Amino acid sequence: MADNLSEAALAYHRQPRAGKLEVTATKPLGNQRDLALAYSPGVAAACYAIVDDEAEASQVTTRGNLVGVVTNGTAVLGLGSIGPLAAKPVMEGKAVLFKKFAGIDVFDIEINERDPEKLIDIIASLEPTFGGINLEDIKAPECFIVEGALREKMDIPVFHDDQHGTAIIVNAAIYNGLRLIKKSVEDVKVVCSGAGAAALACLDLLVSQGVQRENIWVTDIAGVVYDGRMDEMDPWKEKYAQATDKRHLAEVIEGADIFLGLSVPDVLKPDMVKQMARDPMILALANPVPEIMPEDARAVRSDAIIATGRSDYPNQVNNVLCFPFIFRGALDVESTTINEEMKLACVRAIADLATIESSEVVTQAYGGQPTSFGRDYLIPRPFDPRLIIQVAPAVAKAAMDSGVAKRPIEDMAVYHQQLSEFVFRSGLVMKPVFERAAENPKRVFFAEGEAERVLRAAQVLVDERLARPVICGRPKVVEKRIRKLGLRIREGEDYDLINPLSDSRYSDYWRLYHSRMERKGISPDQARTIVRTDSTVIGALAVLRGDADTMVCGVEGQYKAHLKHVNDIIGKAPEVYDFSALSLLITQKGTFFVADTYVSDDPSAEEVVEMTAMSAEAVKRFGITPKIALISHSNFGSHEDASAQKMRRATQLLHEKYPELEVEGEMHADAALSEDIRERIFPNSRLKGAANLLIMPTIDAANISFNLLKVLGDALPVGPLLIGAANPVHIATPSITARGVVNISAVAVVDAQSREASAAPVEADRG
Ligand SMILES: NC(=O)C1=CN([C@@H]2O[C@H](COP(=O)(O)OP(=O)(O)OC[C@H]3O[C@@H](n4cnc5c(N)ncnc54)[C@H](OP(=O)(O)O)[C@@H]3O)[C@@H](O)[C@H]2O)C=CC1
Ligand SMILES: CC(=O)C(=O)O
Ligand SMILES: [Mg+2]
Repeated sequence: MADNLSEAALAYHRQPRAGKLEVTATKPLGNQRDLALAYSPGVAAACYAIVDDEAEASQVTTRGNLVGVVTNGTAVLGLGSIGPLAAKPVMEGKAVLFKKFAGIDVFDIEINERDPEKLIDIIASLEPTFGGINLEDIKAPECFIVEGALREKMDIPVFHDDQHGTAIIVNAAIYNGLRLIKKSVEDVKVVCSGAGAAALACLDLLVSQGVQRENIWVTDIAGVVYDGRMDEMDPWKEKYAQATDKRHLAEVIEGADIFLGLSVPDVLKPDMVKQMARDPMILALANPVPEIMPEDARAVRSDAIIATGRSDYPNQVNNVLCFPFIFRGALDVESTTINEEMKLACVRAIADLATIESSEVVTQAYGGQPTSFGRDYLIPRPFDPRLIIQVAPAVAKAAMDSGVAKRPIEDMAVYHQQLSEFVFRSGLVMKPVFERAAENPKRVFFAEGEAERVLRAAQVLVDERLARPVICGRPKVVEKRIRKLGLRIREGEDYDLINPLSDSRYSDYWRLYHSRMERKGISPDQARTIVRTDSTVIGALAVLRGDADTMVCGVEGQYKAHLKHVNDIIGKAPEVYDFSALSLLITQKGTFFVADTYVSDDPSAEEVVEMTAMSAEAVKRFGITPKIALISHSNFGSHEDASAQKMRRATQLLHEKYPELEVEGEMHADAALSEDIRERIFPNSRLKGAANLLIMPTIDAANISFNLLKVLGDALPVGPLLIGAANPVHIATPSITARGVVNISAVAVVDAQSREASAAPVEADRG
């Protein structure tokens, strides 16, 4: 490991506090009553519920989502038998991965015990604590004895990650690799370095997938595993003994199609790689230093497909791709075990995922390098958010079909949705919007159609049938980027293209633009130039003419520059005084809308009223009942300055004009969000519970609080949504992600649907 990486890793573990984990409470414990519920005397009710019915344990405790990561430290990564205490950073690491990738809680348990029988007793006695046991870094052959006995004894999944997690991901990689190089699994010769936990489990699963046992050659610390060998033998490696007089890896490697390394660094030499068959697959998986470094293998064989267990090379074949998701599926059906059917379902789901194009999140996490199925992208990357969505349901279904699920999932579509929500927290709030959009998809014009985020979003919109993208961009550039990103959308079939440099409608467009702008100092020549060069202008004209139903722009450029074009061409809806921008924040504590984050610097009381009423309508489109607070530095009349009076008067006007709205003000932000705080000061509030629509007195207040909440609350933003335009258009901001573009586009589609009747297109030849 490079010294600077070692130093960085130590600093990471030491600061700002020791280790990588903490336990957090999921319920409030703020007062005497909470204490009485959480602990004595109330907790007795939860205890008795379990006494009456043990199944209640997964309902009243964390057990159903709690996995024990258990080790005795005898085979820690490739570091060897460094003992249970030194193994703790790895186990805490596994815990973090379980949580991050699958939302599973973990207690890491490091046990100072090497005797398999004693280890079995200790681990078996932990059954009341856990919903599942992940055995980790226990050396062979003891691990086979320990896992076998625990699977018999325990009524919860017991899974030795180094065996089966590794076997699953290795099998997925080999399956995809053979597909690429067109070799048949029955014919391949496999040479394996290592005859331990990981290696033997991988080989067993490969045999069950069609690799011929006589085509497998195993080597370990004592050389080739052969019939009659006495040194370092055990019944598990005995299965792979060959009748041969060859004794060393160098003697058996010739003609190998696959090298599988699950042993120690540097055992595979370049001279050995030279002797392998055409398109050799080299899986050098020892951690952290592989059996051969990829550059050394590549130097002698340019046709090699190379994988390691590391994250700093392509093709990371590591059990992190498996264990979070196989446990997610198993826990969610309360499976009593993890059986062969579940493992094979996992192999297939992981392998198939690599053949679908990668998501933006994955590309971002891996330095912006796009990944599409091929020699350097055999299997998905660990940060691929689709892993949980695809793998966990496949595992859960296999558990149900094979009869080991105690609590089968009733509605797979709902389960799928829950997993999506875990990944994209926007899912919950966006769900009704997506459903409505899919009922009647509309044509969404994308002004920045060449942007990668827009193209990725277009793929999702097409896949989920939410919209028909109208992409503004140069055809060759758009086509090239679609190919580079590995997307599947096709012009004409899935999306329409408007080429700003050459479109048969150009003359109609610039004339229409000129007709809108001739009294604002724009000459015909200027109109021609602007319509050729400004894609937001083209989009606004397309929406006006009915060539698109709605537009999303602003992925690049300044908000107000886009807004100016929207105002010039589309204009405000009848009787609307001004535009406003409504931003949505999805936080761990709920969904909050904030206005006006981008348009009016200091709206008057009348403008605040208008903005509030229109924002309330927009909130309803999410299936959410607006609960509105007018925010101020003044709390129910505590200040008399102009800003306080403005918000007070706006509240009064809202009560008069919109008595049906649940709105109250002017108040502090904490009073808006907490009924307790509000009640103490103003018990007769028309607003009950927490507000979800926060109307701010100025753009500064709105924009600053929105961005503070976004970062401090680790919140997911959606929007901003443009309120008050005559036709449905929305202006994003440059920080938007591809997922954000999908979200704002779905809102735009629903917006277009609801305005369909009133949005009469202007005649094309007007002007
Ligand atoms: N990428 C991934 O996802 C994973 C990678 N691994 C890696 O695989 C390796 C083995 O892990 P695991 O199976 O759990 O550990 P084990 O201790 O169970 O197995 C280690 C194996 O390596 C063999 N070995 C030791 N020295 C040599 C040598 N010089 N030449 C050939 N073989 C040798 C041992 O031989 P003997 O049997 O004679 O003692 C043993 O068979 C580690 O480097 C680990 O990091 C493991 C799990 C997952
Ligand atoms: C990845 C892993 O589990 C190991 O190397 O042991
Ligand atoms: Mg391990």
